[in-house]
Amino acid sequence: MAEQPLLREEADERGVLRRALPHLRPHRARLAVALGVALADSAALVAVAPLVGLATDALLDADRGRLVLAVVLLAGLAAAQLVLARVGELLLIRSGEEVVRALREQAVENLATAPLRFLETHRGGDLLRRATGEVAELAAFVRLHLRNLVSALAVLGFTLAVLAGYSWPLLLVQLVVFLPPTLLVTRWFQRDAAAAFGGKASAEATVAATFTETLTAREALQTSRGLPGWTRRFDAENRHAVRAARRALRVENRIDLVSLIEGLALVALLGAGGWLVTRDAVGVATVVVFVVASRNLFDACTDLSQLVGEVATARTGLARLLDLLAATTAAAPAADVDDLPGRGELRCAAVDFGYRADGRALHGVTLAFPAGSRTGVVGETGSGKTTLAKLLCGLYAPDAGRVLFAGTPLTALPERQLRRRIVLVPQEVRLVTGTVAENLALVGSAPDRAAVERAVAGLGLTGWLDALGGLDAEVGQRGARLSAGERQILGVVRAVLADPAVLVLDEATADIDPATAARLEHALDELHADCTLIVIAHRPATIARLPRVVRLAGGRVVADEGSGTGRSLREEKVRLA
Ligand SMILES: Nc1ncnc2c1ncn2[C@@H]1O[C@H](COP(=O)(O)OP(=O)(O)OP(=O)(O)O)[C@@H](O)[C@H]1O
Repeated sequence: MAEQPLLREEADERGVLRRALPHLRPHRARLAVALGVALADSAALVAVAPLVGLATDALLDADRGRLVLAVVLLAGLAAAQLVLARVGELLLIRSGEEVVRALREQAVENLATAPLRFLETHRGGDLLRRATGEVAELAAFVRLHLRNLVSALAVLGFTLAVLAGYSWPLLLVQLVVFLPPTLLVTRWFQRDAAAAFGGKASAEATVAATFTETLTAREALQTSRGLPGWTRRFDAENRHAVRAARRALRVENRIDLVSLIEGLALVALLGAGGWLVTRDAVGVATVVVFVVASRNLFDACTDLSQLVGEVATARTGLARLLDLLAATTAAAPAADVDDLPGRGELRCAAVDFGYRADGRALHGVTLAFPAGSRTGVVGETGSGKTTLAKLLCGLYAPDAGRVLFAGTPLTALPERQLRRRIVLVPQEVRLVTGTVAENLALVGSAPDRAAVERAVAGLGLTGWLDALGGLDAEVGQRGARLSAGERQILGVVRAVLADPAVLVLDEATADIDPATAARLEHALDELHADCTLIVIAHRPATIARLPRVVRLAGGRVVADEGSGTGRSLREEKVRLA
């Protein structure tokens, strides 16, 4: 059995940004502008402190000219920052959402074309969560937190650079007094935050659920005199909810300690600054710059500490999504598909295939289906007919041997080229929620209404479709309003609209009444004179109209009767399992 890469539950978070780079590349111009504006906004914010320092110096020197200049610059800075902040936020959100949208589209496209084996080896829920939940979380991060993250990092970096330029010793004092205790408090808060807030939410949800049940079970509680016991249960849950809320409040209060640390850092700054001023090591304006800039420093650190959890969640989501994209991105096909003919022979040569390592569903199957031939495939239940159909359509790759269309291995064909040439109609036709027309339009050629009507008429189904309610009839949720046979008819019409070189029908008319099925099969025969038809069926009448019949048993070809190229109905009665 061919190895199928399995997605790990724990995403590989190493180098996640590097792995995301190829997905950012197409948006680099927009991202660069957005980042540039965001950085300019942060620079404007940080520049306030040095300008206040300039004003302080001017005041101390009684220099009116410099004071006016500083004030004018400060006013200009405030106005510029107002605009930059708004524009920066908009640009960053817009370009971030562009990236997320592209990732979402790629995830959906990759999943739609992922090898069947990949889909079968993963739980649908996990794939769905990666393609929708993780993307939604990334989108929320971009909308709510990305701008704060960029701005906090930039303000922190710029402020440290500016303050280092003014006085190293003062900066050191500030960092030593502020950073270590702030980090400790933040960790203390984060250690218990998830449990405390999660516990509060779940206790409140329990109270709400019991309360709702009280209303619905009111009569039963009164008549069975169960109210006292029910009230005791409600009281207990209520007390638990109050305890959980108090715990959450206590944990929340921990973060307030950061304000105390900020105050202490400011006191230390003033003390050290005053001492340095008396020793003429720094000027008064430098201390003022530090006092003003410390606000930026504290805010940036607080923002970053609050964003740690969000960044971790977004990082994990991004890594899980990238894992999915990496596992489902097809390797570049080797074949030069430009000169691949529209019609051609489909051939499988010495094909082995197994679903599990310990058993084979197909053994050394060699068959050729010339262009325009008609072949029936029969065999007992479990003999490998559906498996062969899926291999002939390239849904599975053989473990050994090859399946070729016009001499090119299917594994070397790009997905689109393959689907344009070979189409499978399975017994269970999948429809999407919407109208008949919307379902029939789900083929590569995107046929217009007239083309759809022509195909329906060509198959002799106009009356049937009118009875169904016409092309605008709603099929219900995933086709639930239609019978299995009606869904099959739509599946066949859709396949005809795709106009493939090879049409594989796997029990595709089994649920249709015999008269309609016979009409449809006859019409299919007439419509697609140059289309290779491979029909898997148990119904004798379906097989009896085909000039060639291949029989499978235990995954091997045990009989191959007829040429497949004749146009007359098969006279001889086919022996069926
Ligand atoms: N997804 C799968 N995973 C594991 N084994 C499978 C899977 N699909 C089919 N098999 C096994 O492969 C063998 C061939 O199955 P296949 O569906 O090709 O038979 P079939 O001839 O089409 O049967 P039927 O006439 O009932 O449709 C069977 O033994 C079946 O149990």
